[in-house]
Amino acid sequence: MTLLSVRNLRVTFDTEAGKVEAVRGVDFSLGRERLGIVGESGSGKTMTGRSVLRLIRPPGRIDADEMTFDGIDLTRASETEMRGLRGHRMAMVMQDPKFSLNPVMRVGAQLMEGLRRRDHVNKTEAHKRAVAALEAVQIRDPDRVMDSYPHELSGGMGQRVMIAMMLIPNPDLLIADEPTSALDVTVQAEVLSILDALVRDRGMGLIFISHDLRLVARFCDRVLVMYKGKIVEELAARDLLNARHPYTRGLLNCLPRIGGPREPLPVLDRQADWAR
Ligand SMILES: Nc1ncnc2c1ncn2[C@@H]1O[C@H](COP(=O)(O)OP(=O)(O)OP(=O)(O)O)[C@@H](O)[C@H]1O
Repeated sequence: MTLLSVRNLRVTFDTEAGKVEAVRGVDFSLGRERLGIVGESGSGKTMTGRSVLRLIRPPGRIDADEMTFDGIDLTRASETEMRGLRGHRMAMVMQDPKFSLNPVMRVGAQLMEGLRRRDHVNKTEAHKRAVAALEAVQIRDPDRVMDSYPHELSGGMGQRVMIAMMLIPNPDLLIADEPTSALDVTVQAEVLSILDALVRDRGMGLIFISHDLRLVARFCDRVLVMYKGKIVEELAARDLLNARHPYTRGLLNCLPRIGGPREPLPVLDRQADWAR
């Protein structure tokens, strides 16, 4: 079943230096699956993800021939309707918990605030559900975490708290933007297995934005490869490491090889590229 359908999505920034086309006509659809978006820095991955939630601030502008989420026309939805969807039926997890958690509020209070506001439950019930959400992301000492401020948590813990917060409303669609890139490998694997279980058990659709082709090849079902604001290739994740498209091959050739020399990822020369 198609959960999200996007046709000819464009994101444009009117800057003093002229028009920057960050996303230039992107088409994709998503079911209850794990869709990876890969591509070098600046290729438009984040802007594509944020567009779905209509989270692009002026001077950025979103245009699309179609952007439908579960039958709802996102291009025509009012801001009030969008607020009703965001953080409820569609949610986004960002790379750094620092930007999503309130630094001066204890974790428990943040989790409970959303629950009480949205679901109008009493304090005891909100507390119970917040603890259950932390347990669902495999936090073993939820009471300590509830009492902590965000800065008192490790990166991995902060990431789990953020995922727990996004998952309390049981969204149908989760957009995860580099959700594990700040984490060490063990914690990364744990966070991925939590996301994986959510797609499997709750039938959620997941858009997983990442630089890490190996990770996406292992973790996702399908992958979009973006370059300069366009999708240059769409393929099954298991075929990613054997992709034939020259750009995708280029990205793959930049993967560090064990024992081999490390080559830097090529980065677009934005001035030159956008002027073209
Ligand atoms: N406020 C802005 N004004 C002008 N251009 C912008 C603005 N915000 C983003 N862009 C441009 O949009 C393009 C796409 O950015 P985006 O963040 O989607 O890339 P990305 O693929 O997610 O990169 P990264 O992996 O580094 O996060 C970039 O070239 C960027 O310069």
